[in-house]
Amino acid sequence: MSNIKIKCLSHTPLRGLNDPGSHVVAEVDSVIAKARAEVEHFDPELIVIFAPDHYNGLFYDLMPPFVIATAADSVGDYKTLLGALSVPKELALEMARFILDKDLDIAISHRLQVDHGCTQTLEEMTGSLTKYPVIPIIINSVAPPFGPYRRIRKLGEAVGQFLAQLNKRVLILGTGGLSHEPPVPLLSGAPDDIANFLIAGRNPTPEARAARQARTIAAGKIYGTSESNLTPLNTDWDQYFMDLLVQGQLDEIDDFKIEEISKTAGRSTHEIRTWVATFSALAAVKKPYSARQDYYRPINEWIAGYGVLSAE
Ligand SMILES: O=C(O)/C=C/c1cccc(O)c1O
Ligand SMILES: [Fe+2]
Repeated sequence: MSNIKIKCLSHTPLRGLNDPGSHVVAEVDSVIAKARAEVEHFDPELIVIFAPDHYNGLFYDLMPPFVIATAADSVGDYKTLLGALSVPKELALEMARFILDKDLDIAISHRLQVDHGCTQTLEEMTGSLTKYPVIPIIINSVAPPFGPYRRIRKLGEAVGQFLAQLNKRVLILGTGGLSHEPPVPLLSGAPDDIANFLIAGRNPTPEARAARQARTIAAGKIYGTSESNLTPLNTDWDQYFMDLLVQGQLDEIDDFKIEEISKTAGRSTHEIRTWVATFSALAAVKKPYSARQDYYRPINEWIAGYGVLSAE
């Protein structure tokens, strides 16, 4: 039987680019340093990371609800590292077969580009893209329409069942969320140039990437003020959601209403789908699990309801 530990963390590409006050930066730095020390102590033999993509690797020319990578390269957006991740190809393929055998459809990429949604948390928890073997599983959380939350639970459970039989120390990471709405465009109603980007905008020019990043930084400077038309952070919603996970009430998430969450907590809140998958993977092999909330703070400068949960 494997020894499985999990961590879910918000991510934000604005870390180091539009920081809040230094005491908040120091507080988050210390939370991350502690989590990383725990990971190092655990010394995982395998990491599985459930992550979203933000129109860097996956576009509407073919948008899969779930995709497992047998090889992955970081695009190095914002301040993240560029380069290949250490993906164990055969094991990733075996996991994909196992998931398909559980009646779940998952796409397979033999050359996936991943962005800060995957790499920031991997870097924060391990200091590198390559220190440990890692299998990325991307869950569409940013490009509507989305499947229901109960499908995410089933995906997580299948992954947990697969990992349980490996007899390894396995760390599962979930990255993204909580409440937030960065200026990521929507396909519906988009002008032609934006629609073209959302459909097939892979490998943008350095100028296009810089312009995108400048737009996000500008949005961060006014987020949460009356000048911003983006849905603000929602601390009540964030705490409600984290409590459900910590208390093991995963069945209550099955019927989450997608449109309602977008309106209440922001369109990118659906990155919590990665947290749901992570906790469901653990719940499939350990009931009851033991979970704790390590941190929470709403941070407008980072466009992030910023939280950290751990469980085993
Ligand atoms: O995709 C982008 O360019 C920006 C994404 C973003 C911005 C702020 C908070 C986040 O969690 C993001 O993913
Ligand atoms: Fe994100």
